[in-house]
Amino acid sequence: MASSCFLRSILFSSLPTSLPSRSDSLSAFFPKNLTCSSTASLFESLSVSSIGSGSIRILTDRRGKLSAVKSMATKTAEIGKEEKKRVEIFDLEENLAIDLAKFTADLSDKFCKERGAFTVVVSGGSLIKSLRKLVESPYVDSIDWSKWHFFWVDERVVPKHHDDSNYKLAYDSFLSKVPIPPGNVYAINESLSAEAAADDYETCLKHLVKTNILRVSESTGFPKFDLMLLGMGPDGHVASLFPGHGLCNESKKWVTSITDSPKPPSERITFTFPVINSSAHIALVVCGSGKAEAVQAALKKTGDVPAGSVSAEDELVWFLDKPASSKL
Ligand SMILES: O=C(O)[C@H](O)[C@@H](O)[C@H](O)[C@H](O)COP(=O)(O)O
Repeated sequence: MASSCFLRSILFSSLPTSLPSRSDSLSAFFPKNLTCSSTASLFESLSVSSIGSGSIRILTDRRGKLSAVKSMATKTAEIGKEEKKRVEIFDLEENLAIDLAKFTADLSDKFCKERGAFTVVVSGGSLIKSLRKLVESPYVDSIDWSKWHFFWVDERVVPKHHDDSNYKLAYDSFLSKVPIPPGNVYAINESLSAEAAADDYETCLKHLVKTNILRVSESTGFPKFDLMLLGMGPDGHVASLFPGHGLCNESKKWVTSITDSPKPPSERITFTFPVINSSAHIALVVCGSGKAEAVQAALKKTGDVPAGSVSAEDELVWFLDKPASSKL
């Protein structure tokens, strides 16, 4: 049985000149193993291996936007494949957005060529604004949008035209600007209850597995999305998995519902941790000093926040701006 979700196409349808100085808190976090590298002499970066098996790089753009995009090739080549987690800290959110676009476009190229499809999941919130460079030149023209399949890691159960809708948020500033086929955009069926909408979305995903659009993780048996682009709340929640909530422990369902979300609106559906953590690649994008404590809790394990449980099968990258990283 094809799900209503699957069948329903979407109808709407500072110019720093020197190496960044380490703050006291950063010194404490990165004690000795700093390696300086100048990538194409356009970026100056500090590469630090200190978070578990992952690494941190602090990137400072010296010549503006173009320089930042050019230097990405070198940067990507420097990253060992065995490193599944890394943290990148950007002086400016603008540079973060540039880097995130290049990161996403590279993965799009890889998966479109390798498997003829690219399965991308987004959250709501400020993440969508950080994707703005993808809908600009050169990516808007170079990406093979026809092979994209677009999903939400969580959605509020409200009409699509409602201001609270994650679909509307993504549509207004992203989907309406790129030619992803409307049939490849998987919105929830918001006419159902939260529980039924979650079941409907899971059925939709199972159908996409059968048709080989969505892969399955060999190690977990859960769907393996090519890329998840996630935000994090100030309390450390990801998707609609909130601190201390029982849904964080869901181990069987792919998609589940919540009717008591601490962040309004209360009724939502959300991917579960087994699905999130079976992703090939995850970008966790966090900006602002209001999230510094949750970033610290997740990365330095000074507290128990859902974001600290995020992992990926191939690569997890934390994209942080400086204020968000200020407690590391
Ligand atoms: O529907 C939602 O509420 C979002 O998907 C949610 O998980 C969001 O990603 C975080 O709350 C971060 O949002 P901000 O970046 O706006 O803080």
